[in-house]
Amino acid sequence: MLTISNVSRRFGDKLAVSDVNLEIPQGQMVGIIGRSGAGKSTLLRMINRLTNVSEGAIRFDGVEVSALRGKALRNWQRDCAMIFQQFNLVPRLDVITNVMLGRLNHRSTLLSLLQIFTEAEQLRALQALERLDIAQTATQWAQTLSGGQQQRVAIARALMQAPRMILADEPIASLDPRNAKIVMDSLHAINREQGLTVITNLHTLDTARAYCGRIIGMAAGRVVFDGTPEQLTTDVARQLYGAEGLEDAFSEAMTSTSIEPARRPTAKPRELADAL
Ligand SMILES: Nc1ncnc2c1ncn2[C@@H]1O[C@H](COP(=O)(O)OP(=O)(O)OP(=O)(O)O)[C@@H](O)[C@H]1O
Repeated sequence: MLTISNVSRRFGDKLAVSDVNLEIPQGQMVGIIGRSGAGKSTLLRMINRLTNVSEGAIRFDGVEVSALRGKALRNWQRDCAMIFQQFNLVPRLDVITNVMLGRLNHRSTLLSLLQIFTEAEQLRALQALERLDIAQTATQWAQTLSGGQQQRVAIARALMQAPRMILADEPIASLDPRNAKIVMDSLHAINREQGLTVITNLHTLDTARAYCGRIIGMAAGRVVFDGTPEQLTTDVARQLYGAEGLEDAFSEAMTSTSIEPARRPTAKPRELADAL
């Protein structure tokens, strides 16, 4: 269980995240939505400690991860693997080495510096690539892959960490709809089959509705919605995106990341937008 208690984060005078309280049981697939600047990235980055909390506490299975230091902190960052919009691969390294770099926190610094990996690690990396259906790219430089393939390599690298949760910060924001669907399908399958908690920031509401059993809506640093896709009414969407932003949030044509839902939402996005 991940527990976020009264967490705030300030940057100077700016309150980026304000008094957030959440409990996320292991195995949930959670989508965090909201306008640009709502505080979504800052919240994710506090969970994996790329950013520290200003107030409050984040606990995982009772351990206060927001207070960890040194090796314990590195172990936590291994346990909650993070995926970014821009993939963050090493462009002139082959794909399989990029994936094996996910083992960094499991091994000695010297072996890592020399990039010496055991046969077991190589096999594990290949299995992770196979799981993402890109084993055929193993010997290519990462920079030669398409964006969608690179994001799948990043997910494979995250899996190499043997994490307990995956945090994804706008993982499909740079992808075309087809690749966005492949990446979201992959995250969904990992969540379902391995029971890993997945918490992902998403730009569009329709993607969150299609893939996430739980949706958290943020506005001006606060959590203003926490519920199922079915509970996310037009009123809530208007509160999150504003009347003028609502069309973009729902529209399949307006953004490159909007993708066909894997299952039908209870009300069609266009019908909700028309109801305004
Ligand atoms: N390192 C920082 N220094 C100063 N201000 C920051 C910093 N990081 C975030 N902020 C501010 O905090 C607020 C929340 O930003 P955050 O990136 O968390 O929002 P977001 O919902 O993820 O937006 P986006 O979808 O654009 O990434 C914004 O006003 C942003 O300018």
